[in-house]
Amino acid sequence: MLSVLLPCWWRSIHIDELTLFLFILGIFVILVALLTTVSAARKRHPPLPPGPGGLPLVGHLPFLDRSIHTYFTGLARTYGPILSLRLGQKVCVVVSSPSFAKEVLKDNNHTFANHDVPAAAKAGVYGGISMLWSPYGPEWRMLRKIAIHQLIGAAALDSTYYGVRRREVRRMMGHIYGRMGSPINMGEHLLLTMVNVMTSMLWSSTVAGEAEWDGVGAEFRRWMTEYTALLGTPNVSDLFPCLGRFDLQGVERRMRECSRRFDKMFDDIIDQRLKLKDERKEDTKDFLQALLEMIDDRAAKTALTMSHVKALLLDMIVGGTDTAATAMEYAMAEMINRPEIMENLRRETESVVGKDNVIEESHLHKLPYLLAAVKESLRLHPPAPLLVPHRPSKLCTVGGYTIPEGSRMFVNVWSIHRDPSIWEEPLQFMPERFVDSKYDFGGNDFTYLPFGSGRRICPGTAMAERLMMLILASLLHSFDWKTAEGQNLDFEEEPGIVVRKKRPCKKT
Ligand code: HEM
Repeated sequence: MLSVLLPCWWRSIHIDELTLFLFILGIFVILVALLTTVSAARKRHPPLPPGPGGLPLVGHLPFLDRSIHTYFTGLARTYGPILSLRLGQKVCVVVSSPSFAKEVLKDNNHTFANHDVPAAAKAGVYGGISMLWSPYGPEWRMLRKIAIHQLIGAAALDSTYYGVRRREVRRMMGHIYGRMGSPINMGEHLLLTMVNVMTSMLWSSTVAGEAEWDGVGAEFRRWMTEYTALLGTPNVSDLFPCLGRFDLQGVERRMRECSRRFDKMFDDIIDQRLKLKDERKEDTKDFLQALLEMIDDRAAKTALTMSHVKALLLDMIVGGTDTAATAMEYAMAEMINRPEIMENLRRETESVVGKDNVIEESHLHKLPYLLAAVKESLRLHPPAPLLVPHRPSKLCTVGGYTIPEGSRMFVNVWSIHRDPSIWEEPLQFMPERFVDSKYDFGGNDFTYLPFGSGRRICPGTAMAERLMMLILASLLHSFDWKTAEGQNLDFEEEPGIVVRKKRPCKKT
């Protein structure tokens, strides 16, 4: 019967019907097994998120724009709020909606608790052990706990370093006062003030005394700018790990040189401190002193080493100065472009502080409109628009798509902050939207995340809020501001790990 159904060439081969039946059954079983395996594999591993194709070998790399966060925002319009693209050998995933941001930073918090460490960061002298780049684990927890308890947490800020902040902000005001009527570069003043506040809190001295404001400070700023620029440089070594050892762009070499300068500076400061150790008076306490005592104190049970100490100093300088200075420069530019908002802010500070008095930290909680303006500016201009990219520690799924282990996860906060389905007139600077609002800097609402969310949320939010409020309130209270050219300021961005204003604010 079966042989009737077969072609005649087959029938000419003499095989009995049972063998033929078994043969066909065998093939059928193999096919079913294959199909089941493939569909099970599909079920186990759903596809990657949708995204633009790419060229062999280089993927989407040749099409990428320098301003990555705006480019990703454009791609999301085509491919949706979760998309993937291959850059060289690296799979990158971009999420740009609150619900996917929540899936990454909250629901899969543990899997995404590591940052994706660029080759430039590994090349720096403390690359592997700084808080920013350490993998999630006991060492990272120790560094974060020490920084928050001793330096940048709200309690540490309340109880210490108040005089330092006050002194450095007044110094900046005095310097601006001396230049009244002539244009000043606002960004430089803000950055140097942040650096001076930070270094005073860290090791009780500033990088620039009054006479050296433009000299030493400028050099230190150059190192810092170079350091962060190298961290943000797209690097062949990251995208083609197989080429990593050749350091084709020289990024790692330049990073080693740059971080050696910091290392030498830290060594000098620590040597000096150790020499003075016996002579030091009890009340001269700063972060460095607290760290050195922890190394000495065997009972403290911390595994803190001298390299950790230097890595923490660098974390605080790199994480805490450029970001806050950039945020304030944008806030000032937005306010100057909107004289009616500037006037409301000035009136608020005057009503709380009085015309001839000086702003103190105790006034800050009575300035809700200024806080709303700071929040609004951070909405429009988050200094880290893609956060610091995270890296899943294992294969996982987000939004029903596979996210491979070791891929680079970008959370496009810039795009979420400008989404018209979330924010009314999203491109307008309107502090009112934050007055009496539910939004804070805690990363609990995934529509507003300037400091990130979850385990790796910025540990410096309390310090950033306090200093930005203090500095901006002082600037608004003491001076009338307008642009040097009498025109509106532009907001063009200079891409990098911290997105700065391309053209500095020059104001009179
Ligand atoms: C306006 C000011 C600031 C903004 C917008 C900002 C933003 C951020 C963001 C988005 C992250 C990454 C979060 C993530 O990966 O999900 C971060 C991490 C970090 N920030 Fe800030 N930051 C600011 C100020 C500061 C200050 C003042 C300090 C310290 C003095 C600081 C120290 C750090 C450190 C050490 C990390 C790494 C934390 C970790 O990996 O565990 N930041 N910041």
